[in-house]
Amino acid sequence: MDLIKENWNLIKETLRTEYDLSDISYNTWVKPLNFHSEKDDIVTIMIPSDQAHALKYISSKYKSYFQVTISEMMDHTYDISFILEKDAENETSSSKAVYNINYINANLNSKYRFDTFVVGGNNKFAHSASLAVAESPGEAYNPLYLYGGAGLGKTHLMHSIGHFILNQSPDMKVLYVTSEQFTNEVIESIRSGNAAKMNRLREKYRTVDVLLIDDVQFIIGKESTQEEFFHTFNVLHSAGKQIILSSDKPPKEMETLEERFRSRFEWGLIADIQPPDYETRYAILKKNAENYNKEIKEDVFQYIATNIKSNIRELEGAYNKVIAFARLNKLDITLENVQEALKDIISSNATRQVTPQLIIDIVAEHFGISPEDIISRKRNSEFVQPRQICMYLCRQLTEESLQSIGKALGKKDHTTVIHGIDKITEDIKTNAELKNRIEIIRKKINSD
Ligand SMILES: Nc1ncnc2c1ncn2[C@@H]1O[C@H](COP(=O)(O)OP(=O)(O)OP(=O)(O)O)[C@@H](O)[C@H]1O
Repeated sequence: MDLIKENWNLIKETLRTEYDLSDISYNTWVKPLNFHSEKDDIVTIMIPSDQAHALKYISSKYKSYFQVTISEMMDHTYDISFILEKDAENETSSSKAVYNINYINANLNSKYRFDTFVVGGNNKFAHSASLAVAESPGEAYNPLYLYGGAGLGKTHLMHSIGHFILNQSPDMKVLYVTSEQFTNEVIESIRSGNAAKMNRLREKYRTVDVLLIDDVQFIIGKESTQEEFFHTFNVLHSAGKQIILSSDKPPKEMETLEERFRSRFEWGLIADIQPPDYETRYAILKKNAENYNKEIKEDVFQYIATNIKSNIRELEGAYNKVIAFARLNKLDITLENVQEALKDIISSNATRQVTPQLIIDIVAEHFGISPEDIISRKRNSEFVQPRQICMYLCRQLTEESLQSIGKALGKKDHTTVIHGIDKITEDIKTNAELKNRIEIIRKKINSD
């Protein structure tokens, strides 16, 4: 431990060189981080309290960089966790600190909790099964397999389970991953040919108390990834650890699913989520509007709930569009204005065309950024690639001209669009992770 502490600045400098960080990234994110402690091969790094807002970003972006750099420099495998300076100072209340570390490592979205989930006829069973699992992990149903169409609340329920468990038992190790993350980590470990890296990956997944894997259908059929998943599943299940999976279909309808997976998925409980009925759609809109400080008339809720039927993501998208439209044009939210604001969405909803807007929304959600960031002029790397992926997918999945793709992406010139498309076309030839990511986004776009 002393060695890590003594060499802390050197570790950060080495990381900077190894990962070729720009001055701005290094000075903003990495330089202010301090060593906190090392225990049981977990190195805890302190994030200054004034960067609390960036805690999630730092821990997701830099965790693996620190893990690799420290492990290589110290010739020993370490895991990494982050803690806010102010929590570290209060460490006498150490359960809070443990909670913090476990909470950060769990990879949960704080918006998705049971108390923000509207229960209706379409999701009642899945909701109560999720709550039962959250109350008694490893005991009630194992695995819990949630399935349903796109944007119906599977991810929301999975995160809710994770929050609930951590609130009840702060020392539990919970881990939520998308199958994309899981696949990319496996690809990366195999590609590196580094046995220590593969061991770290196994340790990461096989030592948790609760593993949540979202959209498991994207793992099935990918040979090495599904093999790794199979063994992870077996190790966890036989140790009585809770596994929660989500998918777009029940196991029996997944054509390429091998019998060994099918039987395992059916060991526990399978719960479906159906498209929301009118009352649920209406209740979700009402819940969204709780934080809005102006009056929204009943006929507006009724109009949106009547016309956007299949998918809650789209329902929320429509609501957000209405709010943005009203703010931008300084208008009241009247039925007439809402009809104007939603005219593209509602007329295309009937035929469910793939539009640039749909692509932008799904890519934005996938990267955890806003559609506004995608169409903005910001050149930060976390926006540039998603923007180029949108250009690439618009070209592939729609009939739009380069000009109109540029227009949908915030009035970009057609040469910028060509550059974006070429960049992605070239990069996927050599970057297996990017290829996998685009394949998953493409399936999400076409999933209804
Ligand atoms: N019952 C609900 N109450 C409140 N919000 C909901 C509900 N169901 C879904 N949502 C919201 O709808 C959006 C889409 O839900 P979510 O991401 O969980 O869908 P999903 O089924 O995981 O979709 P996908 O398979 O495409 O990933 C989220 O913002 C979520 O909070």
